[in-house]
Amino acid sequence: MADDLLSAADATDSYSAASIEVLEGLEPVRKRPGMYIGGTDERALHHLVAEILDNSMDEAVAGHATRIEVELLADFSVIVRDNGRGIPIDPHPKFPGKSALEVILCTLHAGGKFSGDAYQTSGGLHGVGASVVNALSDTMIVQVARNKEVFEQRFSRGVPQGPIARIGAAPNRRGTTVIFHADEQIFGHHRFKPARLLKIVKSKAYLFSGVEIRWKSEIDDGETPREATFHFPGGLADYLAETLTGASTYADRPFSGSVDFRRQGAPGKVDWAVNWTPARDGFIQSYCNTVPTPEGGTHEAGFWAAILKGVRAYGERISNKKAASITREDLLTGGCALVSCFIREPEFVGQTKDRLATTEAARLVENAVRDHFDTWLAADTKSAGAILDFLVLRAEERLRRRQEKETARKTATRKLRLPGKLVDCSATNRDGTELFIVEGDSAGGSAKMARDRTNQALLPLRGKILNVLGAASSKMGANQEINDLCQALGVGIGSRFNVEDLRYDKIIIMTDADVDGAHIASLLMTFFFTQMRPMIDKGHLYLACPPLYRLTQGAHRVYVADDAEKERMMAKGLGGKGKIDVQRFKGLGEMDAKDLKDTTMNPRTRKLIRVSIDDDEGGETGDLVERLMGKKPELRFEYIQENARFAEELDV
Ligand SMILES: Nc1ncnc2c1ncn2[C@@H]1O[C@H](COP(=O)(O)OP(=O)(O)OP(=O)(O)O)[C@@H](O)[C@H]1O
Repeated sequence: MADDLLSAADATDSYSAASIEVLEGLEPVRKRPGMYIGGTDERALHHLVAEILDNSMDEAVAGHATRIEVELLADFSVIVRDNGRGIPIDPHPKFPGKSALEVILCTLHAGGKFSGDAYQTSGGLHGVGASVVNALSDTMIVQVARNKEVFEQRFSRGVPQGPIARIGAAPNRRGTTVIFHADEQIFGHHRFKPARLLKIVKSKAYLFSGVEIRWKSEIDDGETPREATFHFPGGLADYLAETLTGASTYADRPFSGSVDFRRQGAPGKVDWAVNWTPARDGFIQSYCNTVPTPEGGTHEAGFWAAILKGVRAYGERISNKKAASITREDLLTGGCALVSCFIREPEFVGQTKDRLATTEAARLVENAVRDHFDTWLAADTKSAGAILDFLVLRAEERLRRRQEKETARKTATRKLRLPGKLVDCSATNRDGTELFIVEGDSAGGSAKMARDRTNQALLPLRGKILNVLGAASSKMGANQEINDLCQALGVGIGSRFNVEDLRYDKIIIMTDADVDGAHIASLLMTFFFTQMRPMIDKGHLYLACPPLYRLTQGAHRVYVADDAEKERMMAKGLGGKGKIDVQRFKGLGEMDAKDLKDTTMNPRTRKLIRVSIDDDEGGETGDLVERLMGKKPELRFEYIQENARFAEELDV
């Protein structure tokens, strides 16, 4: 015993100041690249070019550069050159002996875009982009042409390979040239793809008509041009026209425009283009300060709000009553939109800036677009009429589909082949209905008594469902439990899944609070994640939280979820007299119906966890699922117990 204590003390001693690491310079970037560029995969690799190109774009948008060149070399190095002001090279006042360039390239959070003096609306804002690329490149060379001279400094993995040096004269040139080669130690076998780079380059040119971008590639992929020059005076309208080439559209010319707030004394600008087509699904691509925001954000919200209000108001003006039923969802079917805004100090989610969070942007964009849209609709009545008719049709279709679904639910129990063991609810409308997926028949027994039969249905699953992750889809289709599940849910799997077909509002996995239960829950979640992903994205999947213990002391009774809470309650007492009686529920089936109802099923007293997926890329969550479904059941259990990705929802 004493020995044990001693060794514990030793362990404590060795955990001292010496264990606390402080990562210096750019070390943190190399240690945790994912935190700075969202991973080390192909997407992250290409993001390196975007970071450097964004700096040149910021120079262009600020009015200091008109030309940018991007070149992919045979050894997969990338050159980005602009004719802007050139990164400052004079000694930095705060870092004696270092040039501003070295400080920028080797220090996180060094930049000229914090105050808004040197740049007004920049894509850059954290002062980390260039230094992150430097840290993750085995070679980086930066050349600056300023005051008729050219200076150069070389780096490797974020470390200067010598001081900045003058390397020649540049009587007619100015600007910055960055040449870098991504470090294989970080990105492994991933290589730049010409087509992907070209796409990034081209979209930048569309976003700012004041810049010309030249592209060159020494790598031939057989489809991407080796050289091209992009300059689009027509901006987003040109972009949209190109994207919709060959498709028939409802407006002859897209509704496009540009509002510059500088005239109203505030820095900022909104550009947009939208058209509707019956030929393809709708889409929206949005940008803020030329940075693409694939997950949308406030600027997109403002844009659709303006369009929706405009369409409804126009309908009212021409006495088309049906226009009032158009929703944002209808605008998106067949609506193809590009929205780009330039604002000061944008707030993004994450360093890779996938979503815009600036609240003000919603109002800015809505105001900018709204007036123009009204005028445009009034001026081009032919296009306006065609768009309105199309949208009204979409709305009617949507309403009809919903109605059909409601009738389908009503008759489903009789007409559809529903699995025999499904205990359905009596509600005819999907809204507010819940399907509990329970483990085994005995749990099903008490759950049947505990449920509210109007809106709570039950599907008992026998044993463990097939570990679908490793199964070929033919095997999956042949699995009885999975077939029953799909029939009860009213949906198909994989590409045949349509979230609209779901027969219930909430799908609740209710398994025992033990290792086996956790395993079944994670199998089910894996299945839903890989085969019915939109069900999770749309927030239909939940986990029930049954208790593990019931503690009774006289007339007082509480339920607790785990051992820790049990210990706490035991120490604290329940407020009654005498011994505390502890009952551990081995399974949900052991609980009487009243207990199960109070703790786990009754919306007024239960707790539910909504299953959601982090903002990370689908790919990473995919890896996580692979890992969890690996050999060790404990891991899966932890997943359920600790998963911080679950958004808690108290149903109280
Ligand atoms: N091509 C360039 N021309 C002129 N100045 C540049 C150029 N590239 C970088 N800079 C200067 O270097 C600073 C740091 O750039 P860096 O990419 O590290 O961060 P950022 O662009 O400020 O922000 P973010 O981390 O969001 O990209 C910029 O703020 C700018 O002052």
